[in-house]
Amino acid sequence: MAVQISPSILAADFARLADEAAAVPNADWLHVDVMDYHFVPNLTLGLPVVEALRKATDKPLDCHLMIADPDRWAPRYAEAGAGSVTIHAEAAKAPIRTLREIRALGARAGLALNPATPVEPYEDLLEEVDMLLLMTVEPGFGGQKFLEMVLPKVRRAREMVSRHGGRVWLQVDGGIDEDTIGRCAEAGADVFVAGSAVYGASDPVEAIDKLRAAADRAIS
Ligand SMILES: O=C(CO)[C@H](O)[C@H](O)COP(=O)(O)O
Ligand SMILES: [Co+2]
Repeated sequence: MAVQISPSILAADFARLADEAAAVPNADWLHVDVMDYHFVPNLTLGLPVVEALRKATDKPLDCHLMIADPDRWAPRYAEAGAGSVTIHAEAAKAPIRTLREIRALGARAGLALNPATPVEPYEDLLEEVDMLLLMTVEPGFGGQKFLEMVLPKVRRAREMVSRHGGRVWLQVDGGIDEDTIGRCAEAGADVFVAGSAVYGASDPVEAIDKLRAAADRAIS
């Protein structure tokens, strides 16, 4: 599958979200980090902001829910118009039901794993998901250093996904820049979240082009 770039608005100016969404016309998605002070020690934004963003941009929203009760809230993000809703395996108590509800509401269903969570126990869930998100930092904050230790897991996840027909997208999130993106692409990731590397750059459009080119180079 072609490389996809999903800039994280966590690194954008929250007072100018509509402008910040418009600043990345060459992005495939807009990554929206929802944090609730419980699953992670940080608070960002929730449903009202996603609803407002939905009206402010045509870019599909890739909602990453770092919240304690995704079973309750994930379907609401799909109803709010998110194109993709990702729940954390560590937080979901009924992941199969929740993933099915997300899909039934017309969104892509994602399952996220923290860096220390092994991927193998989730092989049986692959039928229920459209995207696996492997965190390459501990969730909660932007601007952290990429965790190299996750790369072997990305490789194992790619093998797992391939065994199941290769339909499931493999996303990495955290510390993705022009250097780390190539290693992740080579290991098998195909959807790349980048916050600081895009919104911290003086030219976000150029930053996305460079990230995409670096990923393409790694797999060509
Ligand atoms: O989910 C996240 C943090 O929990 C963010 O999406 C991620 O950290 C992106 O920011 P950066 O590219 O600056 O690391
Ligand atoms: Co994220």
